[in-house]
Amino acid sequence: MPIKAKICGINHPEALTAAADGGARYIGLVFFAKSPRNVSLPLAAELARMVPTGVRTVGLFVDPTDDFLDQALAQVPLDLIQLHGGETPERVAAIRAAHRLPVMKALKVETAADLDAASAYEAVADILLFDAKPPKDSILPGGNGVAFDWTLLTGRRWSKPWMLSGGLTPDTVAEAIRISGADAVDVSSGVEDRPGHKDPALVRAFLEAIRAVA
Ligand SMILES: O=C(O)c1ccccc1N[C@@H]1O[C@H](COP(=O)(O)O)[C@@H](O)[C@H]1O
Repeated sequence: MPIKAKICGINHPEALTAAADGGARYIGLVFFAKSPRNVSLPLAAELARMVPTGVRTVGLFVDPTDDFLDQALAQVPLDLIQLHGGETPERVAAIRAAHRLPVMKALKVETAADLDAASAYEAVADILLFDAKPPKDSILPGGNGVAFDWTLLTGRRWSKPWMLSGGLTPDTVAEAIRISGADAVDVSSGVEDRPGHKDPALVRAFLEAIRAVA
Protein backbone atom coordinates (compact mmCIF):
# COMPACT_ATOMS: atom_id res chain seq x y z
CA MET A 1 0.00 0.00 0.00
CA PRO A 2 1.39 3.44 -0.87
CA ILE A 3 2.71 5.49 2.03
CA LYS A 4 0.61 8.58 2.71
CA ALA A 5 2.39 11.89 3.15
CA LYS A 6 1.46 15.19 4.72
CA ILE A 7 3.47 18.28 3.89
CA CYS A 8 2.89 20.72 6.72
CA GLY A 9 3.40 24.46 6.90
CA ILE A 10 2.48 25.26 3.30
CA ASN A 11 2.44 29.03 2.90
CA HIS A 12 3.04 29.72 -0.78
CA PRO A 13 1.49 28.37 -4.00
CA GLU A 14 4.71 26.82 -5.40
CA ALA A 15 5.03 24.60 -2.34
CA LEU A 16 1.38 23.61 -2.60
CA THR A 17 1.80 22.64 -6.25
CA ALA A 18 4.97 20.63 -5.51
CA ALA A 19 3.17 18.76 -2.73
CA ALA A 20 -0.04 18.07 -4.65
CA ASP A 21 1.64 17.15 -7.94
CA GLY A 22 4.18 15.01 -6.08
CA GLY A 23 1.45 12.86 -4.56
CA ALA A 24 0.99 14.24 -1.03
CA ARG A 25 -2.27 13.02 0.52
CA TYR A 26 -2.49 15.97 2.93
CA ILE A 27 -1.29 19.55 3.00
CA GLY A 28 -1.04 21.35 6.33
CA LEU A 29 -1.77 25.00 7.09
CA VAL A 30 -0.31 26.26 10.37
CA PHE A 31 -2.46 28.52 12.52
CA PHE A 32 -0.02 29.30 15.31
CA ALA A 33 1.29 32.85 15.55
CA LYS A 34 4.70 31.88 16.96
CA SER A 35 5.48 29.61 14.02
CA PRO A 36 7.47 30.87 11.02
CA ARG A 37 4.90 28.90 8.98
CA ASN A 38 1.89 30.70 10.42
CA VAL A 39 -0.66 31.76 7.79
CA SER A 40 -3.34 34.42 8.09
CA LEU A 41 -6.89 33.23 7.59
CA PRO A 42 -7.25 35.05 4.22
CA LEU A 43 -4.01 33.50 2.88
CA ALA A 44 -5.05 30.09 4.21
CA ALA A 45 -8.41 30.41 2.47
CA GLU A 46 -6.69 31.31 -0.80
CA LEU A 47 -4.31 28.34 -0.53
CA ALA A 48 -7.06 25.93 0.51
CA ARG A 49 -9.06 26.86 -2.58
CA MET A 50 -6.09 25.78 -4.71
CA VAL A 51 -5.92 22.29 -3.18
CA PRO A 52 -6.94 19.72 -5.82
CA THR A 53 -9.67 17.16 -5.25
CA GLY A 54 -8.32 14.10 -3.50
CA VAL A 55 -5.80 16.04 -1.41
CA ARG A 56 -6.99 16.86 2.10
CA THR A 57 -6.42 20.21 3.76
CA VAL A 58 -5.37 20.02 7.39
CA GLY A 59 -5.53 22.95 9.79
CA LEU A 60 -2.88 22.80 12.51
CA PHE A 61 -3.88 24.40 15.80
CA VAL A 62 -2.17 24.62 19.19
CA ASP A 63 -4.57 24.75 22.14
CA PRO A 64 -7.06 26.79 20.08
CA THR A 65 -9.92 28.70 21.66
CA ASP A 66 -13.44 27.92 20.47
CA ASP A 67 -13.64 31.42 18.98
CA PHE A 68 -10.51 30.98 16.91
CA LEU A 69 -11.63 27.58 15.66
CA ASP A 70 -15.01 29.05 14.71
CA GLN A 71 -13.35 31.89 12.78
CA ALA A 72 -10.85 29.62 11.02
CA LEU A 73 -13.45 27.06 10.01
CA ALA A 74 -15.84 29.74 8.80
CA GLN A 75 -13.18 31.15 6.46
CA VAL A 76 -11.01 28.20 5.45
CA PRO A 77 -12.34 24.95 3.97
CA LEU A 78 -10.57 22.34 6.10
CA ASP A 79 -10.95 18.56 5.92
CA LEU A 80 -9.12 17.69 9.13
CA ILE A 81 -8.18 19.44 12.37
CA GLN A 82 -4.68 18.76 13.74
CA LEU A 83 -4.28 19.52 17.45
CA HIS A 84 -0.63 19.97 18.36
CA GLY A 85 -0.81 21.43 21.86
CA GLY A 86 -1.61 20.07 25.29
CA GLU A 87 -5.25 19.29 24.49
CA THR A 88 -6.74 16.70 26.85
CA PRO A 89 -8.74 13.74 25.53
CA GLU A 90 -11.90 15.55 26.68
CA ARG A 91 -10.95 18.69 24.73
CA VAL A 92 -10.19 16.62 21.61
CA ALA A 93 -13.61 14.98 21.88
CA ALA A 94 -15.32 18.35 22.38
CA ILE A 95 -13.62 19.94 19.37
CA ARG A 96 -14.44 16.94 17.20
CA ALA A 97 -18.10 17.01 18.23
CA ALA A 98 -18.48 20.77 17.89
CA HIS A 99 -16.98 21.03 14.41
CA ARG A 100 -17.97 17.67 12.96
CA LEU A 101 -14.58 17.19 11.40
CA PRO A 102 -12.06 14.41 11.95
CA VAL A 103 -9.30 15.27 14.39
CA MET A 104 -5.64 14.25 14.38
CA LYS A 105 -4.02 14.53 17.80
CA ALA A 106 -0.26 15.04 18.00
CA LEU A 107 1.48 13.20 20.84
CA LYS A 108 4.98 14.06 21.95
CA VAL A 109 7.26 11.07 22.22
CA GLU A 110 10.56 10.55 23.96
CA THR A 111 10.13 7.29 25.84
CA ALA A 112 7.93 4.18 25.75
CA ALA A 113 5.89 5.69 28.59
CA ASP A 114 4.86 8.54 26.28
CA LEU A 115 3.41 5.98 23.88
CA ASP A 116 1.55 4.25 26.72
CA ALA A 117 0.01 7.61 27.63
CA ALA A 118 -1.03 8.11 24.01
CA SER A 119 -3.54 5.29 24.30
CA ALA A 120 -5.88 7.68 26.15
CA TYR A 121 -6.44 9.41 22.80
CA GLU A 122 -7.32 6.31 20.81
CA ALA A 123 -11.00 6.60 21.73
CA VAL A 124 -11.36 10.28 20.82
CA ALA A 125 -9.03 11.04 17.89
CA ASP A 126 -9.46 9.86 14.31
CA ILE A 127 -5.70 9.79 13.68
CA LEU A 128 -2.77 9.72 16.11
CA LEU A 129 0.36 11.66 15.17
CA PHE A 130 3.60 10.70 16.89
CA ASP A 131 6.06 13.60 16.99
CA ALA A 132 9.24 14.20 18.96
CA LYS A 133 9.19 16.09 22.25
CA PRO A 134 10.31 19.65 21.52
CA PRO A 135 13.71 20.79 22.80
CA LYS A 136 13.42 22.61 26.16
CA ASP A 137 14.40 25.99 24.70
CA SER A 138 12.00 25.84 21.74
CA ILE A 139 9.00 28.16 21.52
CA LEU A 140 7.32 25.69 19.16
CA PRO A 141 5.55 22.50 20.28
CA GLY A 142 6.37 20.99 16.87
CA GLY A 143 8.10 21.83 13.63
CA ASN A 144 11.51 21.72 15.33
CA GLY A 145 13.20 19.24 13.00
CA VAL A 146 13.87 16.87 15.89
CA ALA A 147 13.45 13.10 15.58
CA PHE A 148 12.72 10.55 18.29
CA ASP A 149 13.74 6.91 18.60
CA TRP A 150 11.68 5.26 15.85
CA THR A 151 12.25 1.79 17.36
CA LEU A 152 9.79 2.77 20.11
CA LEU A 153 7.07 2.29 17.49
CA THR A 154 8.37 -0.97 16.07
CA GLY A 155 5.67 -3.63 16.39
CA ARG A 156 3.22 -1.37 18.30
CA ARG A 157 -0.41 -1.68 17.27
CA TRP A 158 -3.01 1.08 17.51
CA SER A 159 -6.76 0.96 17.11
CA LYS A 160 -6.64 4.16 15.03
CA PRO A 161 -4.62 5.15 11.96
CA TRP A 162 -1.40 6.92 12.87
CA MET A 163 1.30 9.10 11.34
CA LEU A 164 4.97 9.54 12.10
CA SER A 165 6.61 12.97 12.26
CA GLY A 166 9.59 14.73 13.79
CA GLY A 167 12.79 15.58 12.00
CA LEU A 168 12.01 13.63 8.84
CA THR A 169 13.91 14.58 5.67
CA PRO A 170 14.22 13.21 2.13
CA ASP A 171 17.32 11.35 3.34
CA THR A 172 15.85 9.80 6.48
CA VAL A 173 12.20 9.14 5.71
CA ALA A 174 12.68 5.70 4.11
CA GLU A 175 14.63 4.44 7.13
CA ALA A 176 12.08 5.96 9.51
CA ILE A 177 9.25 4.12 7.72
CA ARG A 178 11.18 0.84 7.74
CA ILE A 179 11.97 0.99 11.44
CA SER A 180 8.70 2.40 12.76
CA GLY A 181 6.32 0.56 10.41
CA ALA A 182 4.51 3.81 9.63
CA ASP A 183 2.25 3.95 6.60
CA ALA A 184 1.81 7.71 6.87
CA VAL A 185 4.36 10.46 7.51
CA ASP A 186 4.30 14.19 8.16
CA VAL A 187 7.11 16.67 7.49
CA SER A 188 7.64 20.37 7.95
CA SER A 189 11.16 21.75 8.51
CA GLY A 190 12.89 18.88 6.67
CA VAL A 191 11.69 20.18 3.31
CA GLU A 192 12.62 23.84 3.85
CA ASP A 193 15.53 25.92 2.55
CA ARG A 194 15.15 28.38 5.45
CA PRO A 195 12.89 28.45 8.50
CA GLY A 196 9.30 28.70 7.35
CA HIS A 197 9.99 28.46 3.62
CA LYS A 198 9.26 25.19 1.81
CA ASP A 199 11.65 24.36 -1.02
CA PRO A 200 9.63 22.79 -3.87
CA ALA A 201 12.65 20.65 -4.87
CA LEU A 202 12.93 19.24 -1.34
CA VAL A 203 9.19 18.60 -1.21
CA ARG A 204 9.46 16.62 -4.45
CA ALA A 205 12.54 14.74 -3.16
CA PHE A 206 10.69 13.79 0.05
CA LEU A 207 7.71 12.45 -1.90
CA GLU A 208 10.00 10.55 -4.27
CA ALA A 209 11.83 8.96 -1.33
CA ILE A 210 8.48 7.73 -0.01
CA ARG A 211 7.39 6.33 -3.34
CA ALA A 212 10.65 4.35 -3.49
CA VAL A 213 9.69 2.57 -0.23
CA ALA A 214 6.28 1.38 -1.39
O1 LIG B 1 5.39 23.35 11.62
C1 LIG B 1 5.21 24.13 12.58
O2 LIG B 1 5.60 25.31 12.54
C2 LIG B 1 4.50 23.65 13.80
C3 LIG B 1 4.19 24.57 14.77
C4 LIG B 1 3.55 24.19 15.93
C5 LIG B 1 3.22 22.86 16.12
C6 LIG B 1 3.53 21.91 15.15
C7 LIG B 1 4.17 22.28 13.98
N1 LIG B 1 4.49 21.36 13.00
C8 LIG B 1 4.32 19.95 13.13
O3 LIG B 1 5.43 19.42 13.82
C9 LIG B 1 5.74 18.14 13.35
C10 LIG B 1 7.21 17.96 13.10
O4 LIG B 1 7.77 18.92 12.27
P1 LIG B 1 9.27 18.79 11.69
O5 LIG B 1 9.15 17.98 10.41
O6 LIG B 1 10.11 18.13 12.71
O7 LIG B 1 9.69 20.18 11.41
C11 LIG B 1 4.88 17.90 12.12
O8 LIG B 1 3.88 16.99 12.52
C12 LIG B 1 4.26 19.23 11.80
O9 LIG B 1 2.91 19.05 11.41
